[in-house]
Order: sequence, then C-alpha cells, then structure tokens
Amino acid sequence: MAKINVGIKFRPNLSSDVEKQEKWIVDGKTIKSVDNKHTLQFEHVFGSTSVTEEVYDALAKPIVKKAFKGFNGTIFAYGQTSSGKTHTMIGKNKMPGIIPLAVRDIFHEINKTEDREFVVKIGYIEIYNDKVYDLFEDGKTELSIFESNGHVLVNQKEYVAVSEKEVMKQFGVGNKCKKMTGTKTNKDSSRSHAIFRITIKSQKKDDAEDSRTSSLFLVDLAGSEKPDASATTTFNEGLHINQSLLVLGKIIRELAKKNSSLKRVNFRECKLTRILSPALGGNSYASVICTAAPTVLDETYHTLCFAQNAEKVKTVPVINTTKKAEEFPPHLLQNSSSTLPVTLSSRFKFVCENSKQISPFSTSTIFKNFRSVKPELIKKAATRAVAVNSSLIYRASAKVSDNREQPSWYCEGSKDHVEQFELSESTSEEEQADYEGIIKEKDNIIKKLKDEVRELRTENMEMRTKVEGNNEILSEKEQEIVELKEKIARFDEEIIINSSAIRDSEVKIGNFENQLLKMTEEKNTMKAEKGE
Ligand SMILES: Nc1ncnc2c1ncn2[C@@H]1O[C@H](COP(=O)(O)OP(=O)(O)OP(=O)(O)O)[C@@H](O)[C@H]1O
Repeated sequence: MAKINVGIKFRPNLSSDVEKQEKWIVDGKTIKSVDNKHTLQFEHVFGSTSVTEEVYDALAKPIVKKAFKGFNGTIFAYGQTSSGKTHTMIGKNKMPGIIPLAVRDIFHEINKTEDREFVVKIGYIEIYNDKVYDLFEDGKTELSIFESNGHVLVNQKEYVAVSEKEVMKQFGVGNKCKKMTGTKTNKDSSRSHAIFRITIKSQKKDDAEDSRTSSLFLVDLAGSEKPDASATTTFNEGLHINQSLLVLGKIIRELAKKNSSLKRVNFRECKLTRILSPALGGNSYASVICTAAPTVLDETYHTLCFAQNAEKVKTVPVINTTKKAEEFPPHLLQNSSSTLPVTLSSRFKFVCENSKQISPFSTSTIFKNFRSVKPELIKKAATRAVAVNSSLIYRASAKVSDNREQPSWYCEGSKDHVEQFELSESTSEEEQADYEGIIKEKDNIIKKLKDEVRELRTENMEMRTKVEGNNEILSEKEQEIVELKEKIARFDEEIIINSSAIRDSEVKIGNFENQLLKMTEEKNTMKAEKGE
C-alpha cells in the first residue's frame, strides 16, 4: 500500500495583495495562523519564496520515476481560486510547471534507457460543468466515460509523441482550448478541471513478453470560490466547480477514515471523482499539491484540512504488465494519430509498428538485425529518419552508440511502406561470436530477472488476496458493530419505556400502601372505641 504524498505550496503575494495582511506563518513543516487558532504540520511545506522545481522534486519526480517503471501515477493541484494551481502545474516558459518538468524527465529517461523500447501517448481532457471535453479536439465535443476490465476510460483522442518538444507543442494546442475567464481574484481563472494524461508503454528488447503500460495523470483542478468571487462568471460554472470539489472532499474524508472500505465510497457522484477513482483509492501512486494564498484565512484553512485528510488515504499501486495486445486497455488501441512510431535500436533490430495491420506495440514486425551504422550517424546520438509513402508515415528514432565502421542495414520486407536505407554490411565472424556471447549473457540475466519478477508477482498476489480478505472481514465486523449498536439502541428504548412503567407501578404501590395504612388505622380506632 502507498500513502498519498501531500505538500502545501504558498504562492507569493500578488500586487493586489499589497494592502492585505498575511494570515499564515510558515515555520519549517509547521503552518500557523497569525491569530494562533490553527497550527498544522505537514511532511512537505513550501513557503512563498520556494520555486516549482522544489515542489517537483519532492512530490512529482518520484511518481514520474514510478510511472516509467510501469506504475500508474497521479499528481493533482488543489486549492482555492487564484492560489497558484495553474502556475504550479503548467507554469510559464521561464518557470516551467510540474507538467513540462515531468515530460522533460520522461524523455530524458527514455534516452538513457538502452534495453527497452518506448511508445509515449498523450491525451488532454477537461471537465466543465460536469461534462468531459477533448482539449485535443477543440474542446467542444463532449466525450463519454466508460469502464472496461476495471479501467475507467474516456473516448479521447491520443497522440503518439516521440520527443519532449512534440509533447509540449501539442500540450500548448490543448491549453488554448481550455475554458478560462477573468474573475475578481484571478484574471486568468480556470473554469474547468484539466487532466493531461501521459501513457508510457515499454517493452524489453528481444523479449516481447516483458512489456508494461502506465498512465500518468497530471491534473489542474478548478479552484473553489466564494459566491462573490464568481460574480463575473456564470452562476452554473461556480456551482459545478464547488459541487465537484465538495464531492472530492467528501470522498477524501471517507477514504481517510480508519478501516474505510472502497466498496462503500461512491466515486460516481461526479465525473471528476469517477475519472480520478484509480488515483484516489486504486492502482496508482498519487501526490496532491495544495496551493494557498498567504493573505487568505478561511479558504486556506479549508485547503489545509483537505490536505490533512488526503495524507491519510492509501492506494494499492501495482506494476502494469501486459503480455498481449488484447490486454492493453482498449483506449490505447484506438484513436491513434496518423503518426506511427518506429524504434531503431543500434545493433539489434528495427521495429516497426503498423496499427493498420497489427496491434500497436505488442506485435511488432522485426525487419532485420543489423550490426552497426556509419560513423557520421553515430556522431548524432539520436538520428531521426523519416520515410514516407502514400498511406503511412514512419518515424525512426535511432539511438546509436556503436562506433564500429560497418556500413549498412535496410528494412527488409518493408519496401512497400518504407524507403530503403543503405547503411550497413555484415560483421566479421569474430564480432559475430562476441555478439552471440553478449546475447547469451543477456539471456541468462533476463531469465534470472524473469524468475525474480515471477516470485514478486506471486508475493504481490498473495498480499493483495490477504488485504482483500482483511477488508472483507473488516466490513463484516463493521456490519456486526452497526447491528449491535442498533440492538443497544433498541434496548435503551425498552429500558426507558420499562423504567417509566416501573415508576408508574411504584407510585401505584405507594398509593395502595397508604390506603392500607389508613384503613388499618381506622380499623384500630374503631376497635379501640368499642373497647375491644
Ligand atoms: N509561485 C508563484 N510565483 C509567482 N506567481 C504566482 C505563483 N503562484 C501563482 N502566481 C500568480 O498568481 C496568480 C494566480 O495563479 P493561478 O492562475 O495559477 O491560480 P489558480 O489557483 O490556478 O486559479 P484558478 O483556480 O482561478 O484557475 C497568477 O497571476 C499567477 O501568475
């Protein structure tokens, strides 16, 4: 199980804050209100002078690293309007936010990783007035949410991107479609919850069975607001923003309760929580960045309370391994853009993905082993060759590290689609033997690793079964407690009713005893008068 990682980021005062008094003091991990009414502590606190890179290193980088290894991840910014969520998540050119920093790290890792091949897909949606829109499709067409194999999916458009630059270009296109407006407190206020998803699929070279798919959700929530702040916006917008944040807060409170059971949490109350459900209670590592303005008391306190609850929530992330194309969530197989990736790896093989004939990624067509490439290509560490024919565009990203002077390779069997590249010729016998030795060694390592992975998977399954079993016992016990409490309440009621009946009969007995006493006295008096 993993805890949600929570941090608080205070933005610096804006020019509009000049005449306002600061309401909060940050002292290390402690946040105190100046009226001494509230003192709260958090693992990660970032004062007004801290920069987004610090927030990224503490709260986002570990999740990006996990996503790279096959775990799902979610990072979202929460806070009142104008507290700095968009600044933190998106930033500006000179002050990049969490999203550009994450994209940079992902491609840096891809370029560093020699033994796997990668496909990166991106999608961008927004939830506006509880409706989902595709920011890669002008933000005007409403999308639907559906579920498949336990995944919550949206029929959004996805792009395959082969570089940081490409991702950021497309992200910029999506940002232009976001619904923004000027409010009293923020001239560029987000009117929707924006969710940028990066899907990373990777496959070990020469081992099609070792493949992983993970989704990284980067979420810039709309900000909660008081009615007067939304006066310039439409009433409906503010209502939906507050309503969805209210549901999110309620779910976080539910999940934060000790022994809370996922079965009883209703994620379907609004689209935001439905889409974020894996991040909040399921298979995902998650971080929440709570943003706050130093001059605001009540809403900041509300944000800090949300953060305290979020800290108590636990998720159950697992590595998402995929063996066959059919096991990929359906959304990863559809809506591919016309740009298809082809990965070219030095020495081994040229892998081509053709979604028209075969499922992307898992069933790759290996054209031909090649040994080496020309020195001038080697100098360019990442060469991109683009071959075009009438129907398909292939991109070849070459990570070239080998500097033997061997000329050429070509894409055998691909002549219909890809232009022929004249780059190599065969290797010497000695080199071939070397090569085979290395391959053998790698095969042994791969076998060992596979055994380890198998063992870990078994352990993981056992732990999950145990956790699920415990959860079931817990909910049974909780049900028993509820029933016992009801029984006690019924007994209490009976006691109250019986006590009053007892009291009534005690009064009656008292009356009878008095009458008895009186009659005995009268009898004795009469007897005395008669001289008996
Ligand atoms: N760390 C920061 N450094 C400098 N300026 C900041 C910082 N955080 C926020 N700001 C500025 O504060 C203003 C409001 O920030 P931003 O738009 O990010 O808030 P928001 O929480 O996304 O608001 P909304 O919910 O209304 O969309 C912007 O002008 C932004 O440039």
